[in-house]
Amino acid sequence: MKNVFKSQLCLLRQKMSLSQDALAQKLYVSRQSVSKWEHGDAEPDIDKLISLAEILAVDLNFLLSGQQSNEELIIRLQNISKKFKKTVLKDINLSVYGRDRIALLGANGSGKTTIINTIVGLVKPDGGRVRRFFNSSDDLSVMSQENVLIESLKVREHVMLSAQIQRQYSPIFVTEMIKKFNLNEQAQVIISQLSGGQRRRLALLISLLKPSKLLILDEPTVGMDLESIDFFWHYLDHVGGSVITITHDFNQIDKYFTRVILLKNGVIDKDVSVAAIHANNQTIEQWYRISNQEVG
Ligand SMILES: Nc1ncnc2c1ncn2[C@@H]1O[C@H](COP(=O)(O)OP(=O)(O)OP(=O)(O)O)[C@@H](O)[C@H]1O
Repeated sequence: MKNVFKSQLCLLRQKMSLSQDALAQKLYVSRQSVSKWEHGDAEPDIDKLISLAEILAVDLNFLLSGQQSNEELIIRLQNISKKFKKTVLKDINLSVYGRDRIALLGANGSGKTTIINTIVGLVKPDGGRVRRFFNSSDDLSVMSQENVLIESLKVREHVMLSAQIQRQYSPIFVTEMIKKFNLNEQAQVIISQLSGGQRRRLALLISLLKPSKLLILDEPTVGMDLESIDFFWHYLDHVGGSVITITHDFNQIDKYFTRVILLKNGVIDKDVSVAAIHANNQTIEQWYRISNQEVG
């Protein structure tokens, strides 16, 4: 809890373009106190926590845990069907809640990207209903498989531009994110000159600039080196909201996800909590290999 609080505080403060000094003045405490909270060396008392939540315009639970309410329904897919040349989705029913960390699994061509595109609104289903309980322009972040980067911009220029579009203006926050995503040395490099892994890190950084109720990632870590992969999943663990990811990064699902969904023959064949799989003494990879071989 403490670890999440210190990073939340730092992130939210920077997003509001507040220096430690400015925040300290608003709270009638010393700058050193704020610095200690952000380093995890001390914690504010409850009165200061409540004031902090007010100043940072978030609810207390989000400030402390980085988590939205578990029970908040984010999206519901009801009886979704979709046919291209052949039927891809037959009858998809899926509800996603506030803190779900969902790994969407299935063989190549099983329809994972089609489900995601249906959620985002890029694919119109032939049948069924999509009910979104969030504001698509403010509460949804997507990082698709294709890179949608502007090749002629420099890294920092692109991040600043995206931050402005997403109304996260703070230059301090932008600098911090570029550092965190290990792109400091490339800040002034033109995007067309980046390596595949660097482009991936940049695309992820951009999709994480604003807090969202639903974050959608399609194979986010493909082409990244191991260090970046570890950093990314760890970082994502501290981000609020629900996440749906297409990934076959099984070790990371074991560590950071709450729910796995297996798509087979156009339907959701399995929708299971990671905890239940672990309670059955299986890793996600073992579970997936067995489940994916079963006749659907
Ligand atoms: N726009 C489209 N037009 C025609 N066919 C499509 C379209 N989008 C997807 N398909 C087909 O639908 C099927 C499912 O594709 P989809 O990309 O959703 O699968 P996937 O599970 O994400 O696959 P992969 O793991 O290979 O990325 C495939 O047979 C694909 O060729």
